[in-house]
Amino acid sequence: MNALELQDITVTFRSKDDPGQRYTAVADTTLRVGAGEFVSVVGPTGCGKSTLLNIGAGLLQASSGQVRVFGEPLTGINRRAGYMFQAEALMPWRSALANVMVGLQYRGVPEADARDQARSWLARVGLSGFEDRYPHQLSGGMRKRTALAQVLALDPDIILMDEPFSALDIQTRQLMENEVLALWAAKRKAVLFITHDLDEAIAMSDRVVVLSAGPATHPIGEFGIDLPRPRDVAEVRNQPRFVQLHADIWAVLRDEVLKGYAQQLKKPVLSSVEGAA
Ligand SMILES: Nc1ncnc2c1ncn2[C@@H]1O[C@H](COP(=O)(O)OP(=O)(O)OP(=O)(O)O)[C@@H](O)[C@H]1O
Repeated sequence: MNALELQDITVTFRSKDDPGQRYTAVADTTLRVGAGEFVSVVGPTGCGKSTLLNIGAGLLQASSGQVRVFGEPLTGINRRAGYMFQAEALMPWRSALANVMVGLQYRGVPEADARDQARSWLARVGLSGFEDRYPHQLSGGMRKRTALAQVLALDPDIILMDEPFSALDIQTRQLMENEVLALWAAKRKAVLFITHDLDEAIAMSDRVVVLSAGPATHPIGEFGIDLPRPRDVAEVRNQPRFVQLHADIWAVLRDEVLKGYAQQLKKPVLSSVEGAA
C-alpha cells in the first residue's frame, strides 16, 4: 500500500501582473512512498523539491495530476502528514513544552494529557530538563529536536521533511539524522525526505529518487538503497556499497546540478505570483 502517491503531477506558476508569464516547475512527475518506507528526493538547487513536498502536504495544488493518501484522493490539507521544514517553526513566546503541546491541544487533547505526552516526546528526543526553555534559550540542534518532537507527538502516518537539518553543523546534523532513523525504525512511518545532500539521502533512505534540473523537473533515476539497518549515518559512509551507490547516483545527478546552476541564472523572475496555474 502506498502511503503517498503523486501521480503525473505538473505545477505551473504564473505571474499575477502578467498572466502570460509562466514557469513550469514540475512536469509529469510520479512519486510514491510506501507505508513504512523512507524515500529521499535529491536534485539540483531550485529544481522543484519543495514544490513536490508542498503538493504532498496539500499546501499547494497541482496544475494537473493526482495525489492519493493511503489510496484516497487528497483534497485540501493532508491531515495524515506531519511536516518539518528547513525554517524554524517554533513559536518564540512558548516554552519547548508548550510548543510541543500546541498541536495536541489543537486536536482537542485535554491539557494534562497533552502536557504528559509532550513531556514524554521531549524526553525521547533527548530534551528532558529543557521543557521550560524558550526557543531563544535553546541551541539550533535543540530547537530542531523540539520541532521533531512537535511533529512526532501528533503521530502522523506520513512525515514530510524538507532539508530539516541543513542549518546545523555537521556533528549535530549526524546526531539528529541517527535519532530520526532510530525513531523511524521504532514506528515505521512513511517518510518523504527532501535534501540536496546525496550522502544524507543514501545514509538514511530505502530509496533515493533523483530529479532533473528545472524547468519541467521530473524524476530521472531511482535507486534502491540496500545497505543494512540499523545504520549509523557517519559510519555507513565508509562501506564499499555506500561508495558504489554514491558513484552510481552522482553519475546521474552531476549533469543536472550543473544545468541547475545555469538555469537559476537564466530563469525569468516572477515577482508576484498567484500560485499554481
Ligand atoms: N510560488 C512560486 N512562484 C513562482 N515560482 C516558484 C514558486 N515556488 C517555487 N517557484 C519556482 O519553482 C522552482 C522550484 O522551486 P522549489 O522551491 O520547489 O525548488 P527546490 O528544489 O526545493 O529548491 P532548493 O534546492 O533551492 O531548496 C524554482 O525555480 C522556484 O523559483
